[in-house]
Amino acid sequence: MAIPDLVPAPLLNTIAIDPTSDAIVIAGATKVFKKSRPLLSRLRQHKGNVEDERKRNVLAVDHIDLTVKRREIVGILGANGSGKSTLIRMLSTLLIPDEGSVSIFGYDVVKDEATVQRLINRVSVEASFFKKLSPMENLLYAARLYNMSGADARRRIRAILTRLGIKPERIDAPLEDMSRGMQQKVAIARAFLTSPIVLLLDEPTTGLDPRSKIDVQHFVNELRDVHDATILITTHDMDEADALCDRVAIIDKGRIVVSGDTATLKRAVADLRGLSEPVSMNDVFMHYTASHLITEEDVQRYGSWEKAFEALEAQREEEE
Ligand SMILES: Nc1ncnc2c1ncn2[C@@H]1O[C@H](COP(=O)(O)OP(=O)(O)OP(=O)(O)O)[C@@H](O)[C@H]1O
Repeated sequence: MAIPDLVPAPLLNTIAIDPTSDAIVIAGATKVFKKSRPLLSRLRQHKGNVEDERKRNVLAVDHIDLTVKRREIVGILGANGSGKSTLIRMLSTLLIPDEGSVSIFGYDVVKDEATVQRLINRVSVEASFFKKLSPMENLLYAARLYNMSGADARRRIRAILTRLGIKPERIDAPLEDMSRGMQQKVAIARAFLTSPIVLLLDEPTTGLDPRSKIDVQHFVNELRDVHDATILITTHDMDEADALCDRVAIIDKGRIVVSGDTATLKRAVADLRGLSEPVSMNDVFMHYTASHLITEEDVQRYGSWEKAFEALEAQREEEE
């Protein structure tokens, strides 16, 4: 079921958009964080130790270049801590790049921050709500912030929530009584309320059951097909990336290690391994994020390549 009456709010009317220009252009974007120091080491602070300072720097996003065309659905894939959320937060004006530039339909996220904020919306796993209020009340509150008229907003909110598989009786019940997955759907509905031309989805289906995942995936497809949205999505679910994305970029330690459409990547890794059938997206992911680090010895030691990969990931997390 399409949502014809959701064709957008007047928010965008005043912003000049060249429909032929690229939706997202990331050029050499870099973000460095400083690790906070444990209290004891702060007390023992000794001045001027450059090596210590260098070690405290985390290169979360390292000179990333990526262009997303209008109406594309692009997936950003990477292990925990690889820099996906940092990249999304730079796109959504929440973080300023230390180097390079990021623009949305030609508007720079730093210089044209307010315009970019009207063009995009972001959904993340830590969406905040008034938990005692219902999904309808939470979304009406958001609609008011966006200057939407009450009756119109009500109609649109009900249509979006229903489209995402939220039962009518749930729409007016307190949000705190809903599962985390359902709350995630409400967060997606809220992000679409402004009819953003670019939607940034940071792990939108993490923790959702398979049916809810499919609801969200169908909705994302519809946003592109019916509403011309451009979508950048991060996910740990390789099947989802395969099913949903026109193109993926795999990042490792803040750098894009490979990008392309999933069919080409699956074929390329199969060729590299001398296999006649394409491999899975999981294999592609593991190949580009860890294959160079896993030796024959590791495979022997852990019993399989996948187990060796899991051990490596655990070790990486511990080091962080
Ligand atoms: N505010 C911050 N201060 C210091 N370091 C940070 C901050 N935010 C992120 N980092 C570090 O930057 C790196 C990239 O983090 P980021 O959250 O972007 O990764 P991610 O790929 O989104 O991970 P996940 O899949 O776990 O969400 C990590 O090493 C993380 O610890």
